[in-house]
Amino acid sequence: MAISSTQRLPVLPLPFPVILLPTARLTIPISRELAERLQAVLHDSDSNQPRVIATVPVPPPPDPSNVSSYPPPLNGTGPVHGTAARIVHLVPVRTLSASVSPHQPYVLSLHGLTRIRLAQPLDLDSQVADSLSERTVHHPPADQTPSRGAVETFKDAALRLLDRLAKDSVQSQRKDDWLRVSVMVEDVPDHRSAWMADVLVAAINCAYADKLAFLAATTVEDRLRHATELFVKQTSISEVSQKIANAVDESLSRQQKEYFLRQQLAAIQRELQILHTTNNAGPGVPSGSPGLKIGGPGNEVDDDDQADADDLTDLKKKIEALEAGSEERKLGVREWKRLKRIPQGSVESGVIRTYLEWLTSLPWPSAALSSSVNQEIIKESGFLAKARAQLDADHFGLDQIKRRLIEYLAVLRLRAVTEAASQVSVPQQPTLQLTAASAQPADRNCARKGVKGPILLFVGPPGTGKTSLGQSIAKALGRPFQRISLGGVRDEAEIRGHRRTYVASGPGMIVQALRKAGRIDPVILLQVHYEIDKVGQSNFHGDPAAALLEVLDPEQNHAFNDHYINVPVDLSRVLFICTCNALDSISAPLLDRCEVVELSGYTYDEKINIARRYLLPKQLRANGLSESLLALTDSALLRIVTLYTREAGVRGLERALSTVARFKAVEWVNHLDSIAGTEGSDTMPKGWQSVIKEEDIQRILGVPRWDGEEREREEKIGVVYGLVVTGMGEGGLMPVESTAVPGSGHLKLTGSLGDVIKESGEIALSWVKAHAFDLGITAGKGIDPLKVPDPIDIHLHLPAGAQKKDGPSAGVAMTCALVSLLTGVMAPKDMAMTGEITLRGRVTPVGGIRMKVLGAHRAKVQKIILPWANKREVEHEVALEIRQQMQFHFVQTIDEALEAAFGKGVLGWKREVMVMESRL
Ligand SMILES: Nc1ncnc2c1ncn2[C@@H]1O[C@H](COP(=O)(O)OP(=O)(O)OP(=O)(O)O)[C@@H](O)[C@H]1O
Repeated sequence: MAISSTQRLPVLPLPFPVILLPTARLTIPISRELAERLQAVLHDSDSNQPRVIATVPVPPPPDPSNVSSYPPPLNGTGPVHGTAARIVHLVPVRTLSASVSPHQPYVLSLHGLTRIRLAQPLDLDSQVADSLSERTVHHPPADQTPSRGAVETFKDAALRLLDRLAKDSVQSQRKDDWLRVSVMVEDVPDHRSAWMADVLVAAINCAYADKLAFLAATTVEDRLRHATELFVKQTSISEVSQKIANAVDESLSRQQKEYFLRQQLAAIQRELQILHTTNNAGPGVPSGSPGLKIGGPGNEVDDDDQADADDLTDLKKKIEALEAGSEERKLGVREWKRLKRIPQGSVESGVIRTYLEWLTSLPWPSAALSSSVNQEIIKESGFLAKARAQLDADHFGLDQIKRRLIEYLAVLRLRAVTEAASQVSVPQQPTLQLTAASAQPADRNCARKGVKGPILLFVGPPGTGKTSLGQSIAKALGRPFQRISLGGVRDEAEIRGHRRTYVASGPGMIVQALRKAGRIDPVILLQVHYEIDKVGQSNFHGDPAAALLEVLDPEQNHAFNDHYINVPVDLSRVLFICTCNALDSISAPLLDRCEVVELSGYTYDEKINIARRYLLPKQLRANGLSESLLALTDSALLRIVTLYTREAGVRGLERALSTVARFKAVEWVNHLDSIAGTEGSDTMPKGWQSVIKEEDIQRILGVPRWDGEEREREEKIGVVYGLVVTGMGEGGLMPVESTAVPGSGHLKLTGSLGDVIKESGEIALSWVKAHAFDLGITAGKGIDPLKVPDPIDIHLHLPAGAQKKDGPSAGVAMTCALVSLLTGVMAPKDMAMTGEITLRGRVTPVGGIRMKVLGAHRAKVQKIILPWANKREVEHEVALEIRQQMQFHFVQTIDEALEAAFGKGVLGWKREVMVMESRL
């Protein structure tokens, strides 16, 4: 049977929504008045006993619009259920903060003990007055053990709720707390389960009304049932809200997410932009006003900004000006968009801008090109005559070459005319009607077809006018002229450009030249120097020679691929002219694509003419003199040409003339100063020597460089002079020296000789050995002149030892040197020779005859021995005046060469042998 007890306790009404459940703790702020009454209560009570009061929650008056929000007080008048509570603290609030009300300066802390029931319902109207008035309260009977079923149902509901709460907890500490409580619930004995229900209900968040109803449940069964209902309800609320959260999450569709992300991205970009413009603009410029010009003209920071903005606008315009639908435009637009996305001032932005500047400043083919100026010039009726006049105006002599160039230009003109005709006829063919969209590429192809032609290759020694001929052609065609020197090019990228991934990348030489020219059809002169082909073969940086081939090949160059530009560049309209000093510097595939035009060098006469008509006037202009102030006699010019310069071209001559002009300029200035103020100083002053004579030259140019070279040439046993063409394409003399040393019949060859020239030496020696008796070297047939009478070695040397030499043309000279050595007969020092020999004693033709003859002439050689087969070349290519000044011996056999070299009958020839041989 339940035990109930009655007691008188001070009753503290708790205003809505405060409620204190048994086992729970409550801390609330209270008024000073209430605090004082509580202190009075505490004062009255037995100090050994904890002071207990009754707390009664007072629900708000029911809302007429929501009648179900709170259950009405059980007895229909006022609240009767409450909790007996121990006063834990009653303290004044010491620190005043915003959360502390001045009307409630005390804090009361209570610990809920047991349920109570008021004997009389609390009168709600007089509750303030009744505060802490003592009333009779009933304690419900002590806890009994509830039924097993009720306990299990309670535990199930409690565990489910705790599990849910643990799952929903974000903080791991809280999660752990809930799990620990679960363990306690599992372990709690049945008779303590009602107490556990109090603990749990006090701990969870649930509605005020539910807590009130739970407080009113006095029996244990009732409490468990109420708690179970409450837990189930809370669990389902939690589950439902979780489900809703998930559902909301899912319902945030991909587009919405994308939308949000885009919004965020845009916001980030805006922020970055503002940040950047703030940084760039400096403190004086409001952020968010990029490029806005404020302040006067002295505001350099803004000027820069403005210039930058203008540059960008220019760039954009240039991109827009690129032909619609073209590759270059597509790439330009793509890069422009990238540029806009990247923050300005970044490295990447600079790289893209540089690229776009290159891309837009290159000349690209357009449909309008077919009517461009050059096409018109070449189609004009007097074009060839004008071109000829241009070539004549710029160059002296070179008749054959000019004729060849005129032929070349005539072919170009014919092609241009034919091309124009075929283009006109295109629209008349119904099958070729094109839409506007596809017209562009077709036009480009069409324009490309007509301009293919052979590539001119000017070969000749330095200073012979190769470059200036190219310039004249460009002038005649009315096209810009560009020169590219390929000397020292080791890397393909120099021709083809570096990829943009490479630091400090840029386009190659060809694209650079095209940009400088500003048109797609310039004349480009490629100077292929001697070194290039030696190193131009494949190396680890790619093959420059292969890139060059692609540039020059008409089949490929309409879509030349520059690694930097990365859009096919049309080079098919470019007129390429190559120049080199010697043909052996050109690789075979390149040579195959070229049409060779040889410039071999000038005679003294030609040089004097060039000097008088072209070089001197040029130097006078360059040095601020006039013709009336400086003139050179023919003999003075000849002296310069012969003693101060010894070259195939005229570059050294031009330099010498420039020295003369400068010398005279100084004299002229001094002269003017000396007669300053005297009459006639503005016209030709008295006493001025304008003409430079032969004897003045040494005073101006110093000691002649080449004077005495002839005197140094020796007439010596075992020495003859051969003719060579140097790597620079110049002809000249080369001594072939031989000497006999004690030895065992060997031949020693020195002077950086190649295999072919070494073989020539061996052939020469074999021939001499074989004919030693006939030549009177040995006393009988079959005797080795290197063993009898004394064993000797022969040393053959070709100075200068550091220069590489090769080729078969020294055969005749080597034979003559050996014959001279072994017979003791000397060859005259004003004689030079060239020619390849065979073992049977034939003399076969060699190359570079004109250059060799001119070189010999410059070296003041009087007699020259040449292969018979080269006779026609000499007659056609060597100027008559030179031929008249020299004595030519054209030989078919070595015998004839020896006779020409040493004189008829000088050697001990056996006539019969010669007759026999000539029959061979
Ligand atoms: N026949 C000529 N008439 C007038 N001037 C000439 C003639 N030949 C050469 N020149 C002048 O000689 C100078 C050098 O000529 P250019 O530069 O064309 O030589 P190059 O053959 O190209 O030499 P390199 O092989 O070294 O490049 C130029 O001033 C050129 O005008």
